[in-house]
Amino acid sequence: MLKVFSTLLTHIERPLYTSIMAKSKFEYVKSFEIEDKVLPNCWIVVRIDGQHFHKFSDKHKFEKPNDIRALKLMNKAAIRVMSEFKDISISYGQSDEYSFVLRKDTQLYNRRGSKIMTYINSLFTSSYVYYWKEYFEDKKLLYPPSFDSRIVLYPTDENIRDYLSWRQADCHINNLYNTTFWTLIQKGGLTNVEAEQRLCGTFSSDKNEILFTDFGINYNNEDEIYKKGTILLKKRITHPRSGKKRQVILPLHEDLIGNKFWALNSEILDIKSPEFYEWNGDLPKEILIQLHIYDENDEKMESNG
Ligand SMILES: Nc1nc2c(ncn2[C@@H]2O[C@H](COP(=O)(O)OP(=O)(O)OP(=O)(O)O)[C@@H](O)[C@H]2O)c(=O)[nH]1
Ligand SMILES: [Mg+2]
Ligand SMILES: [Mg+2]
Repeated sequence: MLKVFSTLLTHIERPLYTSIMAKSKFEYVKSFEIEDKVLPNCWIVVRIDGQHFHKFSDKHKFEKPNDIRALKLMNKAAIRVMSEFKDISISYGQSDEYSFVLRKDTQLYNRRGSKIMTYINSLFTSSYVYYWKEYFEDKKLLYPPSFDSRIVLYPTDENIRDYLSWRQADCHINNLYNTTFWTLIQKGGLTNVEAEQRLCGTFSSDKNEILFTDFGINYNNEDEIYKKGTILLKKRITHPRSGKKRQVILPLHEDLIGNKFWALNSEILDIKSPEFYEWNGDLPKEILIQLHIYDENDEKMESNG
């Protein structure tokens, strides 16, 4: 029957007939695809991390221990991701990594893990490349960077808080180590190996002591973005001049381990809250620049930022 049917087909119709046959014959391979819908009612974390950024930062001559341009570029790419996906309620970034937290009730892509993870990763990566020249004006991007990503599910509010606390504690530990390490080299004239030996077996208090006693540096006075990383929150703000309401993604560099942060930003864990929540605190410099009301010479503004 099929044979007779096929001989009746004109040349134009032939490709269509072949494709119907292909579908029935090869379709079974679709069943090899695995269902990767993530567990309901859990916080979804997508964490991305730069691949071989030790080498990438070296090749692009990032300042040591922290290059503010690199961190701001990471933040810019993360803001792009967060504005695209409405169910991301908080993001946290430090060094070459960013974590995106999706509300536990999100139905984004029907909670298909690989869809969520790959879209977030590829938008982050393309944004990192796209915005590169805004932050490294004089520096050419030498090769295409890439980021790995993973998805982690946290069933309780305590778990998600502890996850974010873990990343911020990691930021603090690494930054204290790196700041002391590079101070010993850059200001103390030690070699890399000597600095490593000097720090071997030391506690946080010892590193603070080395910085203060040997170099007159009070670690507490280092920039907050280096010590605390960056928290991104969606907030509705009031324009300081026009009084108009605006929705912004607010970068904050503050402690998220203690209860104060969670009391002030209780909407993060409240699944019924609106996407953008009222913010009555000070506006960081980035937002003032965005609103075109930041004056470089304005000391008062600077102290707010
Ligand atoms: N100089 C400098 N280096 C940075 C900065 N931020 C990140 N890095 C580098 O990026 C690395 C990030 O660490 P990891 O993610 O653990 O290591 P990695 O080299 O990216 O390796 P994989 O993530 O395993 O691929 C740090 O060790 C630094 O070498 C920065 O602001 N300045
Ligand atoms: Mg890395
Ligand atoms: Mg890393």
